[in-house]
Amino acid sequence: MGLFGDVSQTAVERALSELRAGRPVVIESAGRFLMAAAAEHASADLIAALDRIGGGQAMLVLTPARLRALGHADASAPCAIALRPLDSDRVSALVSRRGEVLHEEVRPGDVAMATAIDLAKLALLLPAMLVAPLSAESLEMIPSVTVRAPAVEAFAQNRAETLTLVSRAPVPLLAARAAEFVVFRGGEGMRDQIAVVVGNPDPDKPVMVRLHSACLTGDLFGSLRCDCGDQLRGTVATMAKAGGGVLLYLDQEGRGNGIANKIRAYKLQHEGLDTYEADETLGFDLDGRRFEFAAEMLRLLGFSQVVLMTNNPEKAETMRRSGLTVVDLQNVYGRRGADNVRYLAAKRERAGHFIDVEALEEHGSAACG
Ligand SMILES: Nc1nc2c(ncn2[C@@H]2O[C@H](COP(=O)(O)OP(=O)(O)OP(=O)(O)O)[C@@H](O)[C@H]2O)c(=O)[nH]1
Ligand SMILES: [Zn+2]
Repeated sequence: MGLFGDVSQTAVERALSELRAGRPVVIESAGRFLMAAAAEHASADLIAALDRIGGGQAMLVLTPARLRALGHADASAPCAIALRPLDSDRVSALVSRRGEVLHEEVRPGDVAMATAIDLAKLALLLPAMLVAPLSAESLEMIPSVTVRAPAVEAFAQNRAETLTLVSRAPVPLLAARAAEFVVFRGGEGMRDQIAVVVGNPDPDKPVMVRLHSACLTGDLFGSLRCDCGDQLRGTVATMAKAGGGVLLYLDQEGRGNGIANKIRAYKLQHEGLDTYEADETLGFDLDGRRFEFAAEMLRLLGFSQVVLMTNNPEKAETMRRSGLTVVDLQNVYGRRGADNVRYLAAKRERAGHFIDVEALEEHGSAACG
């Protein structure tokens, strides 16, 4: 450990920045090496270079969800697609275009390929990777970061355990004059996660809690595609009226897929898909978010009994699994309108959220509670 921390974990952090910058990294699994680059950066030059280094064996790794979208229904783990001829337009079509059909050869993926997909997701890129096998001799000539497959798994698991409280200060809000922002840092990506403590909640009693995944479009700009902005302001106001509560503002934009992928998904929704179909077309699972670190934030703040303000059963389940007592659940509704009614219906039908779409108010005043 020492000054430079756990080097295998540091390598994962470096690999994520390399991939975001469009550069390849090397993945080691059981003594074998795989060179991997984000498919969304696949230029003709990058593909040709990978193929050359990999002795003519460049492949595209896709997730089961993306393979299904391409008409290949039976994969349960990431698979490799042989890239012959090497064609960057074909790669971008295979990675994210709608209505595309796969006619290339599909081979089962291995651990290193699954790790490549995990890295793409952690880097908030499209979950599709260009890969090529690398011999130990060529490895020495390549100046790229090498990560070990188990280190990537450990990196993703670490998220709840490494949180530290870094700063806190009162910030009066329009809906709650007595509010304090508490910033935690750590976990996956060492991101900053925010707890807004409203009023003076008593740690010995159940406290109202909202776990809110960041939504730039809805929270800040009042996008009509979702109900996030209403839920955010509505829950803070409800907590202020009730004398106290805690809102966790989680850095999980786009259900954890990142803003770029959310806007890609919005383009597909503009073309007629629902919110989950759009994510799946891009190769994501229904919802990849984890909430364990949110439970840890509550524990660090001294709370153990919660009244959870959510329609999402997974949030309640994770709080319980993490050792908190969920005393009660309160539904959180925003406004219903022509632009978000399909979003709300999809959440209810596909993800089992408790939403009574008919009971929601039409555009106008926001309902909450
Ligand atoms: N990937 C993706 N994310 C979306 C899409 N539409 C909305 N989101 C994100 O979905 C998340 C909404 O999360 P939350 O506000 O925590 O709500 P929830 O999990 O639906 O559950 P509630 O607690 O009932 O509100 C935010 O991160 C949004 O940015 C979409 O089409 N694709
Ligand atoms: Zn939203």
